[in-house]
Amino acid sequence: MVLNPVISKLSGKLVVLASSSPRRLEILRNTGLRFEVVPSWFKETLDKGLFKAPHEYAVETAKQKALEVARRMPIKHLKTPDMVIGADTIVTVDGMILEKPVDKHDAYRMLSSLSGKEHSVFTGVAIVLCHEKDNDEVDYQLIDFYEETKVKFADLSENMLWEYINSGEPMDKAGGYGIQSLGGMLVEYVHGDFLNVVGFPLNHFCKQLDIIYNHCSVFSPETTESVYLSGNEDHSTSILIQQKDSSTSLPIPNSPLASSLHKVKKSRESQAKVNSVSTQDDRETKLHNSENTISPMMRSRDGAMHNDSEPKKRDLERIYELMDGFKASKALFTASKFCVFDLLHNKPGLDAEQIAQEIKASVKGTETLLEACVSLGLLRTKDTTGHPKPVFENTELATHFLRSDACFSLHAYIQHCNDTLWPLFSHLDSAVQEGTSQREKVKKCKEMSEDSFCNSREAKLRFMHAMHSSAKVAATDVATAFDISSYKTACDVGGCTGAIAYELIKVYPELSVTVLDLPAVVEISELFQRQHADKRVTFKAGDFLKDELPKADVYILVRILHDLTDEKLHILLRKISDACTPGCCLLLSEIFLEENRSGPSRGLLQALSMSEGKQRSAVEYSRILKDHGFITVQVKHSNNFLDSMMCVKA
Ligand SMILES: C[S@@+](CC[C@H](N)C(=O)[O-])C[C@H]1O[C@@H](n2cnc3c(N)ncnc32)[C@H](O)[C@@H]1O
Repeated sequence: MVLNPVISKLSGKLVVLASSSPRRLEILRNTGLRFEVVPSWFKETLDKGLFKAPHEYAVETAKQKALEVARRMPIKHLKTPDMVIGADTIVTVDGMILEKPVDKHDAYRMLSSLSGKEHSVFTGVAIVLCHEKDNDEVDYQLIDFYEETKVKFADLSENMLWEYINSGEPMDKAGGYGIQSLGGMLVEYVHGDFLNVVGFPLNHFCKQLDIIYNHCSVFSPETTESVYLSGNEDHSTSILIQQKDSSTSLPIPNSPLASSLHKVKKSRESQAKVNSVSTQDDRETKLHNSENTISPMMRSRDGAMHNDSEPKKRDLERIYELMDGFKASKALFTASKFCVFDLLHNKPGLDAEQIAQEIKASVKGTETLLEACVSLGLLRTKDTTGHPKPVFENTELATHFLRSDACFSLHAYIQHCNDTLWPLFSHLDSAVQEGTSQREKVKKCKEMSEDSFCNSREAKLRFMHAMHSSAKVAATDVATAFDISSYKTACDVGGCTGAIAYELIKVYPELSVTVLDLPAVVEISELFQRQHADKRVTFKAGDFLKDELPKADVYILVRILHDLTDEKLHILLRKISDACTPGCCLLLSEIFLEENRSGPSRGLLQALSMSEGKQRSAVEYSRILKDHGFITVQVKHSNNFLDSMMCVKA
């Protein structure tokens, strides 16, 4: 079985899907692969005439999409992914490439050209592996391939064609149909990988991962200077390698890579030779000449070729990024506060004036905000022929995380950032001077300006919404970080709305969880339970520093310890330790700092607004827990919202 060993190799790595297609997302999610979705900003405007074969166009587009995200993330998201996956699906018939229809007439043109005929569906896939070097440079390695599936359509009557077009399904799909839904009715047969027609050749992708992680030792920054791979006519992969120390190539037995070893030998000799190899092959010439192509050279974080004599541009850009960080945050907060993402979800394709009217704001201000959101990848302008002004719609990012009713909505947490953290950060200079939290100062200002703001029930509810939304996003990672299936009872200490508890019982059906929190929180938590209502989760009101803890086999502490003073932390751990019998488990989730406290900045920036506690590394937590009789069994860095540690009572 190829899949599982490969998927487990990717656990703990930051895998990014550079595609906004919900179908690709679902195909990959079904494999159990954990990944982030960062839609590419690459505009699909390559000149199709430049490509000898249609699949080359799909592969090149996939490559550009993946590279754009791989380069953008270290700068815009301040994190370097381990792997970026790009894909592009096209349909070809009678020598024509069909992408997504722009309107109903375009859909009609496409679908009638497919009627009664066999056509090919090509998906080009690019996998970019990113290796962060000590000196902040990022080294990229690229693998690409494509898959072809033949599909035959039945003869389609005009009636049927228009009925299908009017269903709206064709509009965001290559070739104007979706085989997995209504469009399946148009299809007589499929020869080849069905998922390839849906949008992602999963089987080929897994085989490629298997080659990378299980058979190909060249994919390691330690052994290679750089690897360059590209698709061959036979859907296989060709490889150009620059090795660091060795002059011998690495044959990969029984793999399609072996077929192109001559290229390895040519390219191994020197970087200059790599370029000369590329000039011997039209397609590779195109790739190497392309501005966006990765050649076996070092690129810096901004994607520019590294040149030691030019450090200033790179440094300046980084400084500008940092200076603009707060502007980007505030643009997100404001758009979120005005519910722009909800509005555009319900009414996609409004122009700035219409949006301004809906959110009751000025046209000028709204327009400026919308444009800023487009530049940040939160919104995009929609291509509408005939509309005099640009119209806006949500990107996938906004659809998945910014709508207030999305399953993984961060809307409430973003409001918490705006209403609670932002004012604290505006007092950061005093906080640094005085070495104390500015919470009381901020509270007083708010009390004076907004009577209701500090109304305790309202404020608590807002805080709980914020915790709930961010916990839901992290819950799967926390619940699946380790296998705790052998335990039957758990206590989520400071478990707030029960978001983690409900995820735990989903993953471990035999488990029952008691959520312990302060009485005021438990009282309100009912509001959050309606959607779940499961007897396996119960709530208990109490103070974890004073009251007896509920008996359990597993104690869970998610985002609790970092907020406590040393004294309170030891009181709580002592109570948990006393409640535990040998073999009981403690599951701790926090942002773990690196041991030298140089990152991650998410943890260190959070510390700037913390009142009593402190951020720690996994080793520090491990030492503290050891003093309370717990042995650390495993630590998992999730690259996500929270890291986790599993300890067992000795
Ligand atoms: C930062 S929130 C974390 C909530 C939840 N664990 C999560 O990650 O979503 C801290 C939680 O601990 C609860 N808490 C704080 N002090 C407490 C105490 N002394 N006894 C019980 N719960 C407490 C708060 O009410 C809040 O729900």
